[in-house]
Amino acid sequence: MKRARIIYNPTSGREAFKKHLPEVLEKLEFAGYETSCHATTGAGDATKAAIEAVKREFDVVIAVGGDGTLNEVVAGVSQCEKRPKVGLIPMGTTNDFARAVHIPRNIEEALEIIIGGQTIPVDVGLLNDDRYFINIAAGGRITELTYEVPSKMKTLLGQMAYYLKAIEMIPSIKSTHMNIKMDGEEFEGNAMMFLCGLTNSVGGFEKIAPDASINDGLFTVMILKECNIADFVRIASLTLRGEHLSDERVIYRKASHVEVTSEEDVHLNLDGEYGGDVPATFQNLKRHIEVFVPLNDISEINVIE
Ligand SMILES: Nc1ncnc2c1ncn2[C@@H]1O[C@H](COP(=O)(O)OP(=O)(O)OP(=O)(O)O)[C@@H](O)[C@H]1O
Repeated sequence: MKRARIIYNPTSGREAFKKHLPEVLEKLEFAGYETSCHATTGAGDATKAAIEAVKREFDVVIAVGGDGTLNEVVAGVSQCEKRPKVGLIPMGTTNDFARAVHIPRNIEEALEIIIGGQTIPVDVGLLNDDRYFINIAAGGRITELTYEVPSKMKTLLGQMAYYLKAIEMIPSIKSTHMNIKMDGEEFEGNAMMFLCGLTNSVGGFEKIAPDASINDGLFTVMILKECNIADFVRIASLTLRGEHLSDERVIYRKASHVEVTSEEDVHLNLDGEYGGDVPATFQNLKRHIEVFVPLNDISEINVIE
């Protein structure tokens, strides 16, 4: 019998998952899984629960929550040698990874994908040899906004909370001098931000890295060079339509190994949460974990077969 461990954040998605839990367990059991579940208690708990699930030899670990919960589950699984398959029931605010692989924000439909059994190998990012990410690592003042938005605001306003925070932050945004090595290439200069992405969806902007593949072993690296606030806002609005890449202030590359240094303070955003400071080395762990994805949509997800 296959064994599935559900790791869920009881606070995400306005606590909606709890009332669906009995039905989810019943469906998994009907599909031939022996089940058990763990409600997370706070930051880092989902990672510990995932490591424990690996030790207890679960075949499948199901993350229920937002990108933060998925990040923690992926971090737990990724550091183990024998890695269970990862399922996702998105309950967060932006759900970037779910958007990228077309997992719907509907508990029943997301569960059907796991029961359907189709998985693909997916790249995982490794920061400084000890922290993992599945969507994005980024730095520069504006990228701090995702973890500066209070949870209560997120619950109340959803994604609008991020937009309001961005508007509040815009006048204080400034560039930072950075050195960024991307495989053989180097950028040295003032930048508003950089991002090192694994998927095409960042903060709900689904066209930020239009040709990102989730399993080609490469990051999409985007650097926004120094610019004034008017240009910053203009380029941000181009990003919504995926028209930012031809702007002369945008550098866009693919690389498997990225190193960032700066003499100034640069805080890192790792899948939406604070992830430490620069200096940073990012390594792409090609096809490191197996993730359940929708059978019908596989041709539309940007994957290398
Ligand atoms: N029981 C809990 N109470 C409070 N916080 C928790 C609890 N369990 C986990 N957390 C923390 O909440 C963080 C964010 O949760 P999660 O990603 O599930 O939702 P979200 O922030 O609404 O979604 P998104 O990341 O998509 O915006 C997690 O990284 C984790 O540190």
